[in-house]
Amino acid sequence: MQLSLEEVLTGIRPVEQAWRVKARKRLDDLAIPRDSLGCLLDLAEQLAGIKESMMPSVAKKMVVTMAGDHGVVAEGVSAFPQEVTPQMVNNIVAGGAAINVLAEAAGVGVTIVDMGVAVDLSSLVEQKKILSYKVAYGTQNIAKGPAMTREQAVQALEAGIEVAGLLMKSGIELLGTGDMGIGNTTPSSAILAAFSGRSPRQVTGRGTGLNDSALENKIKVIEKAIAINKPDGKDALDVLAKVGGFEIAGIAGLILGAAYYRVPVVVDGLISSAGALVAKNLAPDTVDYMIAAHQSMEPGHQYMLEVLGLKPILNLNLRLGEGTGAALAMNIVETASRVIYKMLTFTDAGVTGPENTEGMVHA
Ligand SMILES: Cc1cc2ncn([C@H]3O[C@H](COP(=O)(O)O)[C@@H](O)[C@H]3O)c2cc1C
Ligand SMILES: O=C(O)c1cccnc1
Repeated sequence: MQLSLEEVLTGIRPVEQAWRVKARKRLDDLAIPRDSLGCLLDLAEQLAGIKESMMPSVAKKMVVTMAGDHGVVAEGVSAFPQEVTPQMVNNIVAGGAAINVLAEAAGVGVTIVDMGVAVDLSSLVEQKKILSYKVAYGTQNIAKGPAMTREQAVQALEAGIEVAGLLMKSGIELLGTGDMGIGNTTPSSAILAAFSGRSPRQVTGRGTGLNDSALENKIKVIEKAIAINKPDGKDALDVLAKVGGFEIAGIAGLILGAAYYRVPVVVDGLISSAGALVAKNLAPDTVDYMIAAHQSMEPGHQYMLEVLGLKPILNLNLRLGEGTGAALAMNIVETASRVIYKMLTFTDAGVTGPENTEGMVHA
């Protein structure tokens, strides 16, 4: 039975502070100088809080790569043509894309979802190579009007929620987000501009590698999209429907589902973080369940992480998407879970505790 968006939004709870405190107490007792495992300890505390367990296993890991097309590519906002979206879906199905290679090395599965690719992918669905929640054959051109209807936005969010539910029921303990959709850095920057009030110029980057004049055009297109559609930054569904994308909505839904089912979710780069912004604006407590994989090279991404209040795990000059950053960061997240349930405390290990630390202020 499919959950409605409303049910999920009312069902999302913040992570219990009491569990965080309990976890931190154990982490502070580990046989290491206080805080010397840095951010791994913060991650371990977050995982224990989310799972309400001192043994928060995240060994079963899955990146979900959501695919969709964008009417706005007609405005020349990408360095690549729209046909690359289905070509790359096929490449991921064949195992030859960056996400396949990075995920395999990290012991992470890859699930591909057609949220709105502009061509028929039913043969891949029949072969069970991808899931399909296709809302339409690409969004409308946001430089001319809304990307989708409000109903389509809800449909795409509920699809993402359903994917999270399916994976949770199949035993997945850690979710990662990913995207494939030529032109999708444009709606991602537009979403950030709509929520943050920052100008399109501040939050727009070169995506797949635009030159200076094409970047200038992309900024103008986003300015036009905002001026024509007037997305209301206080109404997340309005922003998503007017300047969003189907795969971005799917990612937002996946994050809502992760929070609802209490599964931690590793958020990839610019496009995934646009989905995360939508999720946060629909249900602020979702941020408790998010882990930022990395700092993307796209200039808007740092503002997104600021708005989300998240600190990226990695900074590897990535600007690809697909879920590549999420796959890379998942090993570190899994390592953090092992720190809390496998390491011994001073007492358990028979190691003498600290001296000369009284009054020391820990981070
Ligand atoms: C071959 C290829 C593989 C990709 N894998 C991810 N992206 C990334 O680039 C696209 C967004 O950039 P823009 O907005 O400039 O089009 C998305 O498909 C994103 O997933 C790719 C792009 C290309 C060309
Ligand atoms: O940060 C990302 O996810 C990104 C940046 C550029 C192009 N595609 C994806």
